[in-house]
Amino acid sequence: MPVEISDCWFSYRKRPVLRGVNYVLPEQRTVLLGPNGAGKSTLLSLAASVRRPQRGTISYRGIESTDREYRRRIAWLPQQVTVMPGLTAREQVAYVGWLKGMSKTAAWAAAAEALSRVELSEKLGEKVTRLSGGQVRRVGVAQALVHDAEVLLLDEPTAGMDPRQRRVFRDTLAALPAEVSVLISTHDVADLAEESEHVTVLHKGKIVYHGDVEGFLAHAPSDVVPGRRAEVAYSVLCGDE
Ligand SMILES: Nc1ncnc2c1ncn2[C@@H]1O[C@H](COP(=O)(O)OP(=O)(O)OP(=O)(O)O)[C@@H](O)[C@H]1O
Repeated sequence: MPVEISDCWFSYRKRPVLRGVNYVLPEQRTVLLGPNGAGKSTLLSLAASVRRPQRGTISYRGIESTDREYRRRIAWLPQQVTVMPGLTAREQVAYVGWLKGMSKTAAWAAAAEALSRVELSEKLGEKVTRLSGGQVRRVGVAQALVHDAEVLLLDEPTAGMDPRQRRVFRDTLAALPAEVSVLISTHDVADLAEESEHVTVLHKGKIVYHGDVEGFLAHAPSDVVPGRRAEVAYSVLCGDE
């Protein structure tokens, strides 16, 4: 059983954001859709064990999210990647690998490899504070790849990336071992919904759809042209937000 979220509630200053979410993240790729403020980043941060639910439980293959081992199996790309002043791209990625339990030597080698997968080999020795927004995003993706996690939780991974880098990112995902589960939060409804196996839609703190891509697209009326089905299906599920 992959990541399992059971009856999770989360509020910021008593304002509920997640309201009794029950969710089992399937294997392969899933896109997480939802309007601004739906609670996607909050849900990902809970699944990454960065935040704790006020009620409910989260586990991965029977390992509770409060367990250190849980964090080693899961990788998270936050919506905002923190740049660590003074560190080079390779040092920052290696540091994350080390935090996830790799030896210093293994993390150092894996950091170079992860940065080459996001086409940043020529920036290994560059200070992260000198990188562009899109390059920092790619450093974040490298951080998520560095320790060969079994589950990748990616919060708007392609935001700020140019079209070529979006393609590289998709190729990188496609090349992951089949047993790795990936959950990708995105607003690119038309793009990713048709390139993943599963779709989850979160609206006002509740999951309003979870299933395969065909089932998601079936929410659009049958006379909608194929190129617009994803967009229309999304509007049907979330209103015009
Ligand atoms: N640190 C915080 N303190 C208080 N409220 C917060 C905090 N983070 C998020 N919120 C609120 O919680 C709600 C859900 O936010 P969240 O970032 O999880 O949504 P989202 O679906 O990821 O949105 P977006 O698509 O805009 O990134 C929003 O109303 C937001 O204002």
